[in-house]
Amino acid sequence: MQHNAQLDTLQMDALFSHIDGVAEAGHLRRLSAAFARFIGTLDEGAPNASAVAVACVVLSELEGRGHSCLMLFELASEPSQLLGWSEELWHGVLAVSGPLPDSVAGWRALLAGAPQVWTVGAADVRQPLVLDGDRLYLRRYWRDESLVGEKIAARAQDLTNPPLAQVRLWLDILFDQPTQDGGPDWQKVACAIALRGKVAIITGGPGTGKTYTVASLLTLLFAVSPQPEQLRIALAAPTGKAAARLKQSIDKALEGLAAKAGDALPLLELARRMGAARTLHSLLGARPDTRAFAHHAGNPLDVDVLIVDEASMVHLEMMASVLDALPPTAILILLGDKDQLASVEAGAVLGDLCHDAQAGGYTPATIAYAQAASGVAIPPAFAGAAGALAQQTVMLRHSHRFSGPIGELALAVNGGRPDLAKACFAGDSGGQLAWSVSAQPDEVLRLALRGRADAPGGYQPYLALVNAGEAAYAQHDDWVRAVLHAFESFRILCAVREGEWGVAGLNTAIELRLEKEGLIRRSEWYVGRPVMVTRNDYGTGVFNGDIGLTLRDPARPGSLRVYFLEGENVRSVLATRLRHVETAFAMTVHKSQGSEFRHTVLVLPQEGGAMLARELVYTGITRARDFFTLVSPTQAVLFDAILRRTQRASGLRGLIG
Ligand SMILES: Nc1ncnc2c1ncn2[C@@H]1O[C@H](COP(=O)(O)OP(=O)(O)OP(=O)(O)O)[C@@H](O)[C@H]1O
Repeated sequence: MQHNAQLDTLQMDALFSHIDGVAEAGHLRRLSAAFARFIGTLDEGAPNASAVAVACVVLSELEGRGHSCLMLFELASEPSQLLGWSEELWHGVLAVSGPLPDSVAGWRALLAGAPQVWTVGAADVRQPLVLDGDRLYLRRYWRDESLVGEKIAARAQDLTNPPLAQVRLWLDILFDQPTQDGGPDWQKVACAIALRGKVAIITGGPGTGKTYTVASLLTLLFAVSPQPEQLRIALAAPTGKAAARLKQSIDKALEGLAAKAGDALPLLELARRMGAARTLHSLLGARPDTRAFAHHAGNPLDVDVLIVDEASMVHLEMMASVLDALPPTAILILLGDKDQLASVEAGAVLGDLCHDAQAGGYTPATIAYAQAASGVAIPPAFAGAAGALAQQTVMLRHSHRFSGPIGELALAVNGGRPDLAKACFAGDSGGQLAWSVSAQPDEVLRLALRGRADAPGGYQPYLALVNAGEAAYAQHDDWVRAVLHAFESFRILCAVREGEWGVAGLNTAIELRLEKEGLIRRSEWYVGRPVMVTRNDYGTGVFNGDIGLTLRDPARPGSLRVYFLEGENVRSVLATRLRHVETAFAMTVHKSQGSEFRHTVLVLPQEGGAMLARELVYTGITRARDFFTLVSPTQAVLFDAILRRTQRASGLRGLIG
């Protein structure tokens, strides 16, 4: 026994050193290697310790890439592709770990016997790993996923009986025009469906009217509520920028709807009580130095209706926190584009919740309710027997903003059709689309300066405004607003961070080119420097993803301030107080979510890799309002990306049925 234990210890030491080496070579996060070592220390010398260590490495690595769990079949079928590893690299680990189970049943039996693993249903002694069916989790993610699944499922089943005649009357007033595409008015259906439950999901591509629908829903809620002035409505989004956009679009839509509602409803007065849209962090009461929020099940939010926009960006942990803090009586409305990139952090919550949205799958009861409440006949093609949440989910299918070439390109990419995408570029004669197929990085620099001949853009226009100064403007803030708007009309988006085609390389190259043109004078902080905040900072009130511009401080000659636009309000912070920022001429597609630019340039890198997938290209394209330019070193990199889908492992679909 003694001898065996020593041998085991030697083998584990060799395995952990090998794993450290893999991490040092950049194939693994150091955190994953350290995590496996930590789990190993919890039960040194146990049989199968090396297999548990390998499972931990893979699990931690996948969670770092957005998966909420590890499917055992992936482990059984060699996860080198999933990890983006070569087979040699994986076999190198196997050579030190010794043989691993080659079946799901084998892995399940092995993990169920490991002291660090709690098998759901067995006695729980707070082990750090959880085995739920054929999925292995870190306990935190399992807890979050279970909470989201259970709470959403319970909400989806909690239906009420709204006053049908009144609802129908109001919906006919609010939606008094036939749909532009002649199809069913899904916006009207969405309002009716949302009114009957404690959760509703309204998904759809850009400009399909998600915000307009929710403004109509609010009007309907005020109209049918016995005490509309007492309704507590909260608007929220994952980022400050998305929150500001939500409030702006809702206010704009409500103005139009107020005319329709007429004197029967003091809509604008009621809507004024809603207050500003907030970030989810601020709504939940984030506090510095702790992950815990002020609001939770024990201290729930004081709301009757919570509207969350850009829900595709909400990660699992945040969704769990929102659901935990939301009283069961409140209505939750999630708005978002299910086809967009999921959050950087673990989970693809909206995508999981919306998995039936395209097909509909509406039961006879839902179809009958929609007909009675909204007068809309849901076509038989959308009938089915999907689960309770699908009955509370509506996909908007007609874009009010994107009917031209950009919309067609987005559809082609979303549909996984490289041939159609190519044809979109070739067929657009109006200059809305352009594709520099075999580009050199210099092409990006030309675009960064002045856009293209047939599409305005580039950073020259805003820098010209900066350099001309504020003399032509009545107020300093008017000038700042004009500069910020000019900057916000153009952006370069990258798929990757590193390398010549990535954010870091391009930001430096663009700065050098702008300096050569005499538009900026580089130093750490310089006039005209655009920055993106990379960490929430409660002290200065700036949040991860906020974008600002550096300008002279009118009150203190010689010092610089960074100006941020919040709706139409300008806010500024002394540049030297901002610690976590990076230059933002080029930014990642991930960070651009929730924003739109008149002209968007998407730069694809030489090497695609697993993360360069359809969702990323789709998200990049749909950030463009009027002009979209694609820059890629080869044609193949776009085609490969369109054909690759991001699949994130999770058990959420199983929980919501
Ligand atoms: N039923 C409608 N009647 C009139 N205008 C509409 C209707 N639906 C949408 N619109 C208009 O179409 C435009 C896009 O709508 P909206 O902003 O609500 O879309 P969205 O899906 O929220 O877009 P985003 O992807 O930017 O969040 C807006 O100008 C809105 O006023």
